[in-house]
Amino acid sequence: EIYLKYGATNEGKRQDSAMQKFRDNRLGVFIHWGLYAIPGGEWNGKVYAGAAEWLKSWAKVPSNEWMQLMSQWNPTKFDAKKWAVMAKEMGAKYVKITTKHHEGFCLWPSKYSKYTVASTPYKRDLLGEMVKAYNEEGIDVHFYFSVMDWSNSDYRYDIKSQEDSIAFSRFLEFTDNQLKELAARYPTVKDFWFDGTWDASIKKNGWWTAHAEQMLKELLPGVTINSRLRADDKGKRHFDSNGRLMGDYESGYERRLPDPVQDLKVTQWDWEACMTVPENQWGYHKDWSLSYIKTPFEVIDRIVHAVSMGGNMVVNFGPQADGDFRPEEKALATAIGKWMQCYGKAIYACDYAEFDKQDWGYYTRGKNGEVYMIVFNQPYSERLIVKTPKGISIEQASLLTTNENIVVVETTRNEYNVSVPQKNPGEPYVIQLKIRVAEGTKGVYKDALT
Ligand SMILES: COc1ccc([C@@H]2N[C@@H](C)[C@@H](O)[C@H]2O)cc1
Repeated sequence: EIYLKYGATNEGKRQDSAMQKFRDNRLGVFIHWGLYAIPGGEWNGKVYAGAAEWLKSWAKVPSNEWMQLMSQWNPTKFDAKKWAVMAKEMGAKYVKITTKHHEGFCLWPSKYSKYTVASTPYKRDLLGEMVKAYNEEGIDVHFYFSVMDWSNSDYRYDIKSQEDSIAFSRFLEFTDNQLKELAARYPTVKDFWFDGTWDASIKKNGWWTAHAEQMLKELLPGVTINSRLRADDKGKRHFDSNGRLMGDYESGYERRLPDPVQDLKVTQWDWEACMTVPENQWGYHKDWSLSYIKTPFEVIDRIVHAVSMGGNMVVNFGPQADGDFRPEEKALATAIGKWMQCYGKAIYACDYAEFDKQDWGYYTRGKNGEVYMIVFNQPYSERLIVKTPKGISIEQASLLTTNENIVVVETTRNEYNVSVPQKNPGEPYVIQLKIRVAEGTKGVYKDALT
């Protein structure tokens, strides 16, 4: 054990109602919206294939030139209610909104910066309208906040001099002011997802990351904070120098997922993954033909994969500069929503089932001990192999959507052949298992109803 002043503040998963809601939500929407949506990946006639929200960096645009985009910020098609209904129809239970991305442009009229919506032709408080509209649809709002701020001359990538140190403490005070302002203006916010925290300057100021977490938790009781904010006394990030998770959930799975066999360690803590629909575009990019665009089933596979390992998944959308969404994103939201309508019972408020992963798909476990098989790859054998943990047996199986009884044959101890449905559903489908727990069985099942 290393003594740490700025290490992890709690041991194990938070069990309060706010964290339980975070966990039960399972499916979120990421909204990446900022000045970068205006050029959409193109600068001075050149289209850059890299992430569109990083165009300022790829095209080496000086900050004062980049911020002139503010004079073109006029999302006349923006309609917060339409955005909220789209998320609702997709079956998303929460939304993570970029309050300020690396570029430094604020979607709220911050009084600590001149780079905000207030100084654009479209003066309205976009963040405020979004918070209200999403909350009215029963959708929780989370704030993405980039600590790294390319528009602020006090930002430092590293601290190499007294001057750096003085400038950076001014910058941290500016950041505290913006965070307090966000908490005061939008008190229904449920989470802060920090990004832009990988630089040496932050790692050398682990104290500040602990302070920011504590400050927000005092201002907004129950609020959740991601591990990516945090650096400990020694600059160690996400997990402190004693290997303990900092923040309330691990937030390292960005455009990647833990392996369902090798990485089962993640089931010991809360975690949230986030993903893009193209290979790597968070902000709006005008040319999606440059990238592979995931199909709805490929997105749903990732959502289910995350939940099957006790995590959340946030699917990213990059609204256009005019405030509308591209047709492909609208179609995707609709397709996901249609699937969630039928099968959401195996996703929302579900968790890791502790069954060994099989080739046909993923397991999740519901609050009443029921186990779901989410089948993505139906075998020609028409038998879905299920190996149950010690002390667990299968009593009955049925197709979730129709309650059609599914034949289960025990092939050896703790091993079964579960039949496929008589009529091929033609889409990823769910079989619900009723399991029996033998007396004295260890693990999560001891409290399961049989
Ligand atoms: C240095 O690599 C990256 C990659 C992505 C990011 C940002 N995190 C994602 C959630 C997006 O906001 C992306 O711009 C930052 C740095």
